[in-house]
Amino acid sequence: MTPQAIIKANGLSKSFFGNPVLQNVSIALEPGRIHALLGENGAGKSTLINLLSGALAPDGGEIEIDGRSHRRLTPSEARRAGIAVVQQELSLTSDLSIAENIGLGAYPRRFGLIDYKALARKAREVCDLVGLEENLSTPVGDLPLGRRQMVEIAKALFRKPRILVLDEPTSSLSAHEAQTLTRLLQRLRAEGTAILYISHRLNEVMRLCEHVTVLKDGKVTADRSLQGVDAAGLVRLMVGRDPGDLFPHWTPSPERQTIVEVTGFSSGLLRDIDLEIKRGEILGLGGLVGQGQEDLLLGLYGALPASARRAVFNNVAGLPSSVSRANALGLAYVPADRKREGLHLIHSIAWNMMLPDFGKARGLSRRDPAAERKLATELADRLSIKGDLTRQVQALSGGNQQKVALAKWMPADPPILLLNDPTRGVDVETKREIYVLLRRFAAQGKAIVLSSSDTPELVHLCDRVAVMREGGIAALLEREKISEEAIVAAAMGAEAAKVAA
Ligand SMILES: Nc1ncnc2c1ncn2[C@@H]1O[C@H](COP(=O)(O)OP(=O)(O)OP(=O)(O)O)[C@@H](O)[C@H]1O
Repeated sequence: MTPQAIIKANGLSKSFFGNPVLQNVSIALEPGRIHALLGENGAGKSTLINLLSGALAPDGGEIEIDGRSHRRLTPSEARRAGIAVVQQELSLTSDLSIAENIGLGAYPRRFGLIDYKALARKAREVCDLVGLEENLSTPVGDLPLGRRQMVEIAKALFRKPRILVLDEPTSSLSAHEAQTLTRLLQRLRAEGTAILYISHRLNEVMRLCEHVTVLKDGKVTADRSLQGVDAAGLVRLMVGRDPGDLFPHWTPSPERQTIVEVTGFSSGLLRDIDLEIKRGEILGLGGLVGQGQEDLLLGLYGALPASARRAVFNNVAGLPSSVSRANALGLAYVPADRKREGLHLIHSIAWNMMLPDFGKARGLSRRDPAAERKLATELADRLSIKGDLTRQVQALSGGNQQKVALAKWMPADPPILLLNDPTRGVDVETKREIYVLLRRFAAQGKAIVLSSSDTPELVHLCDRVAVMREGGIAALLEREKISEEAIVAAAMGAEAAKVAA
């Protein structure tokens, strides 16, 4: 055993329905070290942390904590040992308040009753650490995804963990929130916490982590210090070959006719904005999380009440009054929160992929199962979704679920794609494939609106970027003006934006 390790997994294995997902996996976490766990979608990362947190029992191997060996950990043993996990898919209860969620399972008590005063005080402490300024009695269901993610992190910190496991913690955070998290993790490291960090954002891993374990198809293919390894080296460790450029070469699309135009558009947080979306462009939406990006997408999609002084969609005047009307006008929407909105988890991968097609006029009775199977197989190939397409979507890894949410719109071939963080949780190789697809769509004359929490994605992929702030467009950056600095500056304030522009 590594002398300093707090926790060590030894030769863990796990199968689902006879399919080996982890084979002979070992990993050792040391205090005061940020340890990256990398691997492509479906490599087994979440399964491994489910074994470490006691959520799943291994089929073989053992877990050693402070030198004591366990065949399996129960969740309460894991908690007592000081393990806290920030899950990729949030585990919060929508109807409970921020404070209640943070304390859930560990409420401070007085005379046997929950001590709400102590709960509020302690919850405030951890919320301050993660920069959550919201009223602690706000129901978590009312918060946007990024803020819910911060509540999830605060919940883990509430337990004062010795071992903190974070499964893609920044995937729904804005650049600013991600910076807050970076500072927090550096502080926890200095205080001696052992941190296991899963991310598909390799720049982040390079910046934060000192050690890496790489999983490929459920086996450890590298376990080493990150000293002297660059981002390309990391990709090589993950995929076993030299990486190409992550972003496709940008060339302007020839077609630039306006396909959507709204004037005085208001919806949700949005107040009176003017926007034009052109065929052949990828229009990025950036800014801090929750500044109206999602409301803009949902308002355009007819999923949120909206008004406008003037609106034209695909040569038709007026706003789409419903989602089905928006679909008929050629709009498609890929949501960020795939579990709640994008997918039917208990249905098969193939069924989900065909879903937008079912609604078409030809009707259910005229479905052609053989043609659907063929199409689903083609889509799965294009997005590297491996394995049996009759499996339920809920059995897929998070990143693969995201790919299904994107793939399902491809057969419908809509001219206007509204994408809400489409590469969240997607591995680097698939990101590359999605970027190529999106640029290809633009070259074919489609209009794409891409809201993204991944600033490099906005910089390298978009023709224009609208930076949102407080329900308005703080800056509309043309291609030559798009940079990380300009986006962050516009997100933070108008004066700063002027300087950057
Ligand atoms: N409950 C389950 N039932 C069946 N198969 C499962 C289950 N949970 C996970 N799997 C399978 O195990 C494999 C590993 O999944 P896991 O979620 O651990 O991957 P991951 O490395 O975390 O991927 P991602 O980067 O996409 O989150 C996948 O093929 C997945 O389909």
